[in-house]
Amino acid sequence: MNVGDRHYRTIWLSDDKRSVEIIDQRWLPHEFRVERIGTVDGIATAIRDMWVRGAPLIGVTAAYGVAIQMLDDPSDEALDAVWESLHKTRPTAINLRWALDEMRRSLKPIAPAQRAEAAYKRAAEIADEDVGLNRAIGENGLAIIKEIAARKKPGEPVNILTHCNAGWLATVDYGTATSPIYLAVEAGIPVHVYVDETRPRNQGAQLTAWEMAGHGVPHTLIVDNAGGHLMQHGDIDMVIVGTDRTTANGDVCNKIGTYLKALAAADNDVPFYVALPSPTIDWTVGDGLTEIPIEERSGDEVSLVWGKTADGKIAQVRVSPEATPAANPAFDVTPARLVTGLITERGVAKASREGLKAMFPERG
Ligand SMILES: CSC[C@H]1O[C@H](OP(=O)(O)O)[C@H](O)[C@@H]1O
Repeated sequence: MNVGDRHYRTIWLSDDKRSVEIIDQRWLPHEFRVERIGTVDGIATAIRDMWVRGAPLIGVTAAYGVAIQMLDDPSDEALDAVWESLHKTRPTAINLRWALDEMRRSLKPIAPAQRAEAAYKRAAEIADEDVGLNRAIGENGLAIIKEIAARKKPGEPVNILTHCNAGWLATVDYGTATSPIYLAVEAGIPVHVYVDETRPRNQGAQLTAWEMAGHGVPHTLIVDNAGGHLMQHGDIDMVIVGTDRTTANGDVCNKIGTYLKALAAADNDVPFYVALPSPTIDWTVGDGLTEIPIEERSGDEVSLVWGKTADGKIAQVRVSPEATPAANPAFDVTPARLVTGLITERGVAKASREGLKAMFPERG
C-alpha cells in the first residue's frame, strides 16, 4: 500500500540478497521504522516480539528465515532445526506452520548446494501469492459491500466494523479484512469503518486506524466494548474480520474479542464475515475451541500501554497497580454457527465442513 507517495509491502528482500527489510509495526502510528534482519534469530525475535504480526505476514517472514538459514547451512539437520526454532515463536497462526512446511517440502528434494537460491525463490513466491490471494479476497468481499450499498440511501455509507488489524500490515499487501474495503473505496462506494481499538496491543487503534487514514477511508475509532451497542442501534451494516486459523469445520480463531463481536452480531442480525486466504485454513483441525492452541502473552501487555507523550516521546505507562497480575489470552474462537460467510480467494464459503469442501474440493 502507499505510505505517502511511495508504495510499500510489509516485507522485502534487501539489496544484499540475504536480509529482509520489514516495517517494525511496534512504533506505528507514531514512527515509521524499517528494520533490516539478516539472521534466523533476528527473524524469530521479529515474529515473537511482534515487530511483524498478522498470520500471513508471520508466514512469509518465517519463509525468509528458512532462506537465511539455507545460506548459512543448507543441511537437512539445519532445515529441520530452523523449522523447529521458528515454529515455536507463536503458536496460533497456522500460516506460520503452513509456510515452514511449504519451505521444507520444496527444499528437501533439492541438493543442499542449490537450496539457498531455491529458498529465496520460494519465499518470494509465497509473498507474491499472498498479494494475489488478498486481492481476490477483496474482489469477493466487494460484492458483499455492493449488495449492502444497494440497500442504502444514495450517498449513505456502508458502516463496517472490524476488529484488530487484518490489513495490509498483517499481510504482504492489501490485507484480508481490509481488502474489500480498499476496493470499495477505489470503486467509489461510500464506506465508513468503525475500528475496534483492540486491547491490549491496540492493533486497531495503532495499525488499522493508521492504514485507514493513510488510504483516505472514513473511519471512527471505538473502544472494543462499543461494538454491541452500535449494532443494537442499527449503526453497523456488517462486520468483517481476519483470522489466524480457521478449522475445516469453519470455526474461526482470531484476535481476542472477536467472539464477543460475533455474539453481538448474531443477536442483532448483523452479517459477520471472516476474510481469509486458504493457507489460513487448518484442514487437520475440526473443533477450534478444543484443538487450536491459544497464545498466552505477557500480562505486561495488559498492564502497560505504549503511546506518545505530550512532548513527542514514545513511552510505556502503567494502567493498573503494580501488584495486580494480568491474564492475556491473545486469541479466541468463534464457532462456525456465528459466521455468516468465509470470504476466500475463490469466493464466499459457508462456514462449515461442507461449505469449505465445496470451495476447495481438492482438499477432499
Ligand atoms: C490477516 S491475519 C490478521 C490477524 O492477526 C492478528 O493477530 P496478531 O496481531 O496477534 O498477529 C489478528 O488476530 C488479526 O485478525
